[in-house]
Amino acid sequence: MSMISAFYGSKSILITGATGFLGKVLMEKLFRTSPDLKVIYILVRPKAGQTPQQRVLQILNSKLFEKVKEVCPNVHKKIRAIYADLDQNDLAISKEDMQELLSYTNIIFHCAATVRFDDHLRHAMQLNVSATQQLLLMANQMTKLEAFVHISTAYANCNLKYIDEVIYSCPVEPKKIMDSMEWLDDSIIEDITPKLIGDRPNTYIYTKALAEMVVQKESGNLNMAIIRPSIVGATWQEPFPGWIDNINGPTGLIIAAGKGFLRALRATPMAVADLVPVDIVVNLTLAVGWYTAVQRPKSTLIYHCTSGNINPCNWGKMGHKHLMCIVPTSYLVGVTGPWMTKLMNRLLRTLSMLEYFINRSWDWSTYNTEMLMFELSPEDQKLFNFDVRHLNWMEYIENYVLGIKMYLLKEDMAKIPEAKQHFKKLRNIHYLFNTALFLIVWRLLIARSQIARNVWFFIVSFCYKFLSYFRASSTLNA
Ligand SMILES: CCCCCCCCCCCCCCCCCCCC(=O)SCCNC(=O)CCNC(=O)[C@H](O)C(C)(C)COP(=O)(O)OP(=O)(O)OC[C@H]1O[C@@H](n2cnc3c(N)ncnc32)[C@H](O)[C@@H]1OP(=O)(O)O
Ligand SMILES: NC(=O)C1=CN([C@@H]2O[C@H](COP(=O)(O)OP(=O)(O)OC[C@H]3O[C@@H](n4cnc5c(N)ncnc54)[C@H](OP(=O)(O)O)[C@@H]3O)[C@@H](O)[C@H]2O)C=CC1
Repeated sequence: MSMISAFYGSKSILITGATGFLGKVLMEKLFRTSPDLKVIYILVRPKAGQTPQQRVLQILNSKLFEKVKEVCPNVHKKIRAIYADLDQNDLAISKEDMQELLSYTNIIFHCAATVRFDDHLRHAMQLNVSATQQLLLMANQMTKLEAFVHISTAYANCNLKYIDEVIYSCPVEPKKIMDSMEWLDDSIIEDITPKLIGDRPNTYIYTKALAEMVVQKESGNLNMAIIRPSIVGATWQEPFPGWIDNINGPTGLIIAAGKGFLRALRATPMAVADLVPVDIVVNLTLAVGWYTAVQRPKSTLIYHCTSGNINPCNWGKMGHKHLMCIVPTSYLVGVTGPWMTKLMNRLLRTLSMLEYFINRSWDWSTYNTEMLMFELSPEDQKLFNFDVRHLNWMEYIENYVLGIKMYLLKEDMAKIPEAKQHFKKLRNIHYLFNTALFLIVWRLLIARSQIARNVWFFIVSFCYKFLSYFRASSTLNA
């Protein structure tokens, strides 16, 4: 019997960010492995004209939850969508809902965040720092709380080369910055942002680092843990390989390259592509929740969820494999117009944000994560596997690309052979076009420049001499 499944089997669990990429996979795994759990409370805001309840229904009716419905047919009765907006100071939770949460919650998984790199500092502070503080305040009043797991990022301290499983301080206290956000106007905040974020690359990374400081300061007597995943990618194995539903991180670039918008990328091929499949992150998160509640470590433990130090893949390998198997169903080079310009500008903006991460490598220690692996029973090591040693990158990336086509772009997979043929045709046109272009440019150059004519004459006479020599020696041999 799995100890982790049994543990969650009797719990009331609160998840923030459950409508997001990581949150959905977390919820799926919880229901699939502990179908008897009491309830999962999720904090949801209305979005795109949908109420929180409608959003939950949409998630439950998605492909991701197909397996859950088999093992937990009454899953819809076990999710309680609580109206909340983390942009509001009090999270906008009603009194009644708050009372229920304070009375019954056993475990908290805090995944919600703004992951936009260039978010305005005011918004990133509110969502990533103040909302975390607010949630900690709530947690401190929860009578049955056993563990609080906060999801951070491995890049929170990417201003360092070697990163340990400890909390590093930022020069200015989070409280001071939160207070200043109350009275500074937007333009002044924009002016001081570069100074505040210092050698961190963007407001997202900076506010995630501040959130960790808040966790350290305000966790009181809570059993607290922090998980720091690196770049979270499509599922490796569960519930099926290659599942992905958003365009963050490498996904958007993979699509852009596959569709022919992105022909080259300024990356350091040998730099480590520190990807972790989302199911690995979820398994570690659930194992950490269990361990934190049961073992109650004396201090907040930080767990790095990374792959580079254990089973490294690099951007060169990823790009190579990617280009071999993603096949464009449309090829838009040469198409112009405002729509194309907008798209290209957006792509260039995205690239400029991501380049920081694809030209550097980091070294994350993983002592706590490895320690936890040994604390798991053999059954849990399998059911909640977070060991990336056996991950075959080439196979993973191929499934990732196919998953993008299938689950995100919802393309017809039966058309892959046809698309491959199309890709070959386009590649030949590309070579032909380049050759023709080269010949035209060369012809123009010869007509206008003496140096080009001399080079041309040299090449032609060299070829002529080489051919004459070759012909003469073959006549002699005969
Ligand atoms: C040629 C060889 C190719 C080989 C391929 C190899 C690929 C290598 C890629 C390497 C990538 C490396 C990535 C490293 C990242 C490390 C980061 C650390 C990890 C983390 O901790 S956090 C998670 C990462 N966060 C992100 O990825 C967010 C990044 N995005 C942004 O910050 C902004 O979106 C961006 C890029 C600044 C663009 O902003 P903007 O121009 O304002 O555009 P919008 O945001 O408005 O969005 C445009 C359009 O897209 C839709 N969109 C946006 N986000 C999503 C989403 N997550 N899911 C679905 N759709 C999304 C948005 O709705 C807009 O659509 P419209 O229809 O409304 O126009
Ligand atoms: N993806 C990655 O590569 C990595 C992610 N992480 C961390 O993992 C966590 C989850 O990230 P991921 O799932 O990728 O992010 P997503 O953007 O997919 O999900 C973010 C979640 O936060 C919720 N949220 C945002 N704003 C609000 C708000 N005002 N009120 C209520 N909820 C809100 C979103 O809800 P809604 O659906 O309403 O927008 C969504 O559920 C984050 O903490 C992130 O920092 C760490 C490392 C890498």
